Amino acid sequence: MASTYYLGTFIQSRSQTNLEIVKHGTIHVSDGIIRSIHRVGEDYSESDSLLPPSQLLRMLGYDITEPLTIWEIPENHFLFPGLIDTHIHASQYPNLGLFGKTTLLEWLNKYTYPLESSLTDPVRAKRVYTQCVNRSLQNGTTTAAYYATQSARSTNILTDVLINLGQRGFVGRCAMDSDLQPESYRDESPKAAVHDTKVCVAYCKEADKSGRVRGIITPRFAPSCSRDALRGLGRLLADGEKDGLLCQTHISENKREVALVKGLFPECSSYAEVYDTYNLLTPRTVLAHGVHLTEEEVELIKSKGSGVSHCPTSNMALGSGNMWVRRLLDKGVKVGLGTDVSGGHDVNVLEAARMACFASRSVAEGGKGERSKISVEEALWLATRGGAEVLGLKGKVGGLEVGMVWDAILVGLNGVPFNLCGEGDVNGAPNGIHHGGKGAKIGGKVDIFGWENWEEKVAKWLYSGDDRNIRAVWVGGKLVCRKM
Ligand SMILES: Nc1nc2[nH]cnc2c(=O)[nH]1
Ligand SMILES: [Zn+2]
Repeated sequence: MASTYYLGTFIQSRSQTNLEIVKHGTIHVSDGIIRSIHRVGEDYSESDSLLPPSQLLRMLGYDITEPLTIWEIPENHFLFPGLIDTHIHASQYPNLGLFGKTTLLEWLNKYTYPLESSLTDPVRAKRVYTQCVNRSLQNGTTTAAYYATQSARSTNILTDVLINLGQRGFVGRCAMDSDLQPESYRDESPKAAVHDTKVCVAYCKEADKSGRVRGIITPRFAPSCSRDALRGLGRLLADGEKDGLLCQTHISENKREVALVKGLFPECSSYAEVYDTYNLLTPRTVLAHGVHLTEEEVELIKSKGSGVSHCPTSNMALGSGNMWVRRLLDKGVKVGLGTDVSGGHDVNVLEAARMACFASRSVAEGGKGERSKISVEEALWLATRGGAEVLGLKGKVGGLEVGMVWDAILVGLNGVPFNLCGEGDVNGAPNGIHHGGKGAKIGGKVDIFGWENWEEKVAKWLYSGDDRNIRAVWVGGKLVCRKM
């Protein structure tokens, strides 16, 4: 069994508020699974960590006569669990940044439906999906819950792309049969809406026997579905319980949308109750946005065990409002982060994480109080462990623990050389002597001067990091993206 050993710094969320920083550690991975982890202080000493890698591994009891690969993590670099995007529309990727001054309902009609419907062209679909998934991987996303389009053929192309590029993911065909949808872009009947959903879920199951890429039931949102379609999709979700089949949809993103749902489903007392009526609120359901949920709806969602995908980048771009995340977390509702491309303008989950911090500050200052603020530790927990819970992958991905899958990223920060000032060194070293060589020059905007502690380095990464800081990405133990 081929083994890989990672030696150096690793960081992960241990709990919502506790970020574990292990300056010297070793992680042993084989067959894509984390087999053991050692930490300086627990299993060996600081001075042992200076031993040559093979000697250190032997000291820790590993049989290093077997075939093995060793990754030594350089200075100012660290391993981190892969980021998890709980809500992204691959089909909208070309529209990043294109939303003008529109809000949700106008944006859907003006920008979104025309682009999505154009992906019935398979060549165009493959090009768009490949670019989107590639960018997502380059930004360190190892798992993503995708919406494709209404077309089953186009949706299955996204499945193929995910399988080929190696990301873990869920692929949803947008079920949308309501006559509120444009005539040229909707399912022709409730029956077709359910049938085509079934076809896409089955396609994933057949195409990827490993289960890394899975289908997901996707009623686009209540206004785009008839009652019969919602009922049929609810049945499909119940039938899929034994396979752990998930469902994703949008909820209470925008005030006009909430009013629309009230008018369309007057028999239901709330938006969440619409989904509950059709058995779509389950522990396997991912609800995107939830900006305008009432107390009763939060209670209902909690009681059904559904999760919420918080999409602050999108909420800001489309002027949907700021979600009160703390209320959900305090109630014990599962919460993860979504980029909601292209409502959100960036495929980077780190952008969603920092926006979650900023949005929470607005919520706090808007009257909900200091406790509403989301910390760096919490934002990174939402981006990893929180997302894993929402997508039913708790204990499998989102952390670095024995038995978990090796879905991880290598983050590199830029060490600022000492001799940048031209005329001698700021620290008094003579001209021409380069002391900064140990910190590899990797580009990006996160400049490390050397006096920062690790908590500060992580905060600088969260607030200024981008794809240039993602040096390598592994999914299921496989290196799927490498920039070093
Ligand atoms: N943000 C967002 N909200 C939606 N509600 C229904 N469809 C969509 C969509 O594509 N994006
Ligand atoms: Zn969305």
